Amino acid sequence: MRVHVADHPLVAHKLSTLRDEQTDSPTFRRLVEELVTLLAYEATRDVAIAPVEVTTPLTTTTGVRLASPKPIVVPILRAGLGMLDGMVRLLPTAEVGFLGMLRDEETLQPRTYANRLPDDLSGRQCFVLDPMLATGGTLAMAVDYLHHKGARTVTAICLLAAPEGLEALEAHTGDDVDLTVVLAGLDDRLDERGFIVPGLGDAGDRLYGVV
Ligand SMILES: O=P(O)(O)OC[C@H]1O[C@H](OP(=O)(O)OP(=O)(O)O)[C@H](O)[C@@H]1O
Ligand SMILES: O=c1cc[nH]c(=O)[nH]1
Ligand SMILES: [Mg+2]
Repeated sequence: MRVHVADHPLVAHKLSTLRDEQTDSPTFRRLVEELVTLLAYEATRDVAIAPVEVTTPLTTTTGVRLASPKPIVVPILRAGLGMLDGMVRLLPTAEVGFLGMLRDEETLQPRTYANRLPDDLSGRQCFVLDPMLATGGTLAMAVDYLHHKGARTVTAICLLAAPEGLEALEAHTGDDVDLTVVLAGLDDRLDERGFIVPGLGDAGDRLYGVV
């Protein structure tokens, strides 16, 4: 598993505002979208391309286009939905699948309430979106769903992760999945409720205004 933490002043600036408890939901949603677009640039560095002939007003030249099969983007509801628009702005032709998952507040175990993925993901590059990688349980289960459908290359785009969650995810992931995690920031630890510290609180609540 590879972990890439974005090293860019704009990412750091936007992430700091996102963490601020005074940031309201509309601003929070806009910042999440902007951050995802910046992270997506890094996360798609190895996206598969194919040559294509282009006729300019002057001549014909060789360019590139996204190769087939097209990548698939999978937001993990609820909070991951706030990242979808920012991602498809960069990859407008990607297919979109959905996973709805909720972590039990007591046991910290994830439960899946929606699963809408294509049947065959072999040969597809999968981009999973979820702002928070805490214990890693949710992302590990999501990667398992993709793997069981044939995916071998998975990139997770998260805003924040805890070291404990990255460790658990790496231990869980077998060698036959090429997993990359792209982050805006790597935080210090988890607290006793499984929240990322310093973190930004409950991403789903802050995105969708449930208090
Ligand atoms: O790494 P983990 O310990 O599994 O926790 C991370 C998960 O928790 C949050 O979702 P939550 O369960 O709160 O659902 P929500 O998006 O509906 O708020 C977050 O968006 C991740 O999906
Ligand atoms: O810090 C955390 C951990 C899990 N889910 C969140 O939304 N925030
Ligand atoms: Mg939540």
